[in-house]
Amino acid sequence: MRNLIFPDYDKMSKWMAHYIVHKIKKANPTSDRPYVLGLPTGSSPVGTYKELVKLYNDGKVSFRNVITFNMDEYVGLPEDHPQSYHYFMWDNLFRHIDIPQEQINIPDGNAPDLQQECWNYEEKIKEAGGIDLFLGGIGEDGHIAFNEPGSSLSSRTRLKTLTYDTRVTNARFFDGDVDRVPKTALTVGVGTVMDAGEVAILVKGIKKARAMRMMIEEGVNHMWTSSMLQLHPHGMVLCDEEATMELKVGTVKYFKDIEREALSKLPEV
Ligand SMILES: N[C@@H]1[C@@H](O)[C@H](O)[C@@H](COP(=O)(O)O)O[C@@H]1O
Repeated sequence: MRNLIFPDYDKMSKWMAHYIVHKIKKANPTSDRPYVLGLPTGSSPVGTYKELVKLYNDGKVSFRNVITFNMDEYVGLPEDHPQSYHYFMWDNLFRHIDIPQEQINIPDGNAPDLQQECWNYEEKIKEAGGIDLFLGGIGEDGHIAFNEPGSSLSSRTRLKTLTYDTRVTNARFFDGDVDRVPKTALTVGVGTVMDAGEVAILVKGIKKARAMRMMIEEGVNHMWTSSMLQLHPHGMVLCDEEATMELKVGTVKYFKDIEREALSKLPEV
């Protein structure tokens, strides 16, 4: 697993966006051979999405032959609810770029048969040829997508009950009212994320420092589902300085040293 440590959030976001564009351009996607991206919501990827929009506006990239799959969605929130992940994605990314609407996939948390929706989602990913690059964030409890502690590390897309902790953490988006945070969500599984060709996790701020330690320095453990990244052949964690606060000094020095060159410049676009 790689760990790229940036001086601050803006630098991390810029690097991530350039990396994504670099990968899309390298793949030179066509309608027959599209590039497939897995995408997260939350505050961590907002900077990356802003930078992607900027790169698009600067004419550096087109998303015409890109297919996206979002990680998760709350159950029961209308799509036009400002806190639904549908709304978030359109607001932060999709309406600003040239991706055709039919190439955007987000689990439908209002589907009449939620189980069927999850099976269909997995099928759609397969039909698209699998996910090339899955972007993610982590929760304070180390969850990836909505794979809460104790989730099977080989899980697939399914309905999950959110922990009280996660609902309290996400209450900040619902006027601080935990009762308004949905109790369940549809989420890709840890196994779904691990099937991607590459996985890149964005981590920002001191609140994630403990989860960072569990993900990077401790063993693979279903109580910290993002630790599964250790078993991925192409896993990478991008973080700011604050997120490293609970890592050993030696770990931080090691990663800064081996990533010196990668950190010294932006991926070519
Ligand atoms: N389901 C999402 C996760 O995919 C996300 O990684 C996490 C962290 O959010 P933030 O980036 O706002 O800290 O929030 C939610 O729980």
